[in-house]
Amino acid sequence: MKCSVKAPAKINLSLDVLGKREDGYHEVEMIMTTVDLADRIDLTELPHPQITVEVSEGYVPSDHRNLAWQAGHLLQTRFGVKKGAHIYITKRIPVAAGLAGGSSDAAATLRGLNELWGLDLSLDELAKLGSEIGSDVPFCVYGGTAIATGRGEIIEHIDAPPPFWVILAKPPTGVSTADIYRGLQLDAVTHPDTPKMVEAIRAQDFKQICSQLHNVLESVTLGLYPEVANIKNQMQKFGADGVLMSGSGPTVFGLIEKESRVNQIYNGLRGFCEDVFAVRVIRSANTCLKPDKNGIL
Ligand SMILES: C[C@@](CO)(OP(=O)(O)O)[C@H](O)COP(=O)(O)OP(=O)(O)OC[C@H]1O[C@@H](n2ccc(N)nc2=O)[C@H](O)[C@@H]1O
Ligand SMILES: Nc1ncnc2c1ncn2[C@@H]1O[C@H](COP(=O)(O)OP(=O)(O)O)[C@@H](O)[C@H]1O
Repeated sequence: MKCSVKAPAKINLSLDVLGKREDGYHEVEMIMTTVDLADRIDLTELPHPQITVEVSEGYVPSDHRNLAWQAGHLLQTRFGVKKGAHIYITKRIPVAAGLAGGSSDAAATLRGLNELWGLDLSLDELAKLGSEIGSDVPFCVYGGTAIATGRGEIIEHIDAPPPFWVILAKPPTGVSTADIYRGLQLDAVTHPDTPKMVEAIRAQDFKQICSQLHNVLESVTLGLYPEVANIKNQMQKFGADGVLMSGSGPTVFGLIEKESRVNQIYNGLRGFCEDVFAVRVIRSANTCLKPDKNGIL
């Protein structure tokens, strides 16, 4: 049996850090939404209890460090699954970019293996398991748009924002999420107005969404990597309606209402940045796709 699953990237429309927790993590309040830049996960059932991983990009680990491997191993051990799986990951989401590529691969693997191994777990159960792998995995299990609190694992679904274009631009810099959280000076932070952003999304008010974009981790990353500030400036200069860094960075996203402006901004950024994508917001996580009798998805 085979199954293929899409693993979409996320952006943080708003990211607040409320305090430091005793477990070393930070208490957050984030508004997250999925965009249609996705990795593809191809799962093949194996008759013996082994998890193997292959990745299209050689620099991503294909052993126990891969979050998709961890997802498979977690399901296997927790539910005594006697079968195994080969996980092939076609990477399209830039790595260590603030777009939750690894977390989404883990979430898609949980959804796909749940179906392939006939475990019949609910999305809520998968999200709970996912929180053992990483803070962003529960959100990625559901997809859509949500407020994430706790260390990111408590998910409250909200309306999708109105349709708009999102341009993602990532400089050739890998960022360590732990380093960025560590560099945050909580007493010097200006907090976003999260209820205002939620209200703007509910009212489908694009202008208000753009004016409420705020990420408290941005100043830490911008201080360490001036190239991120440079991309922000360029994105603004080329005419994006709203601009913000996603997660711990270094990817910067621009929100654009008018389709006619997308090409111009995309081409302008491509002039000095290799990783640029023009995408749209998507409304929910993809479920497992089954091949037809000819093996075609
Ligand atoms: C910043 C965010 C925003 O969505 O995304 P990315 O930039 O990674 O995409 C997330 O909070 C990242 O979530 P995730 O990447 O799953 O983090 P984890 O693997 O759980 O943790 C990595 C490290 O980040 C720090 N960490 C993470 C989450 C949190 N609420 N507080 C923290 O202090 C901890 O030092 C932890 O060891
Ligand atoms: N399936 C995976 N895809 C990408 N990176 C992975 C994966 N599994 C583990 N990793 C590791 O996780 C780290 C963070 O990657 P990623 O999830 O892309 O970043 P971010 O959390 O910033 O969105 C990378 O350094 C990478 O080595």
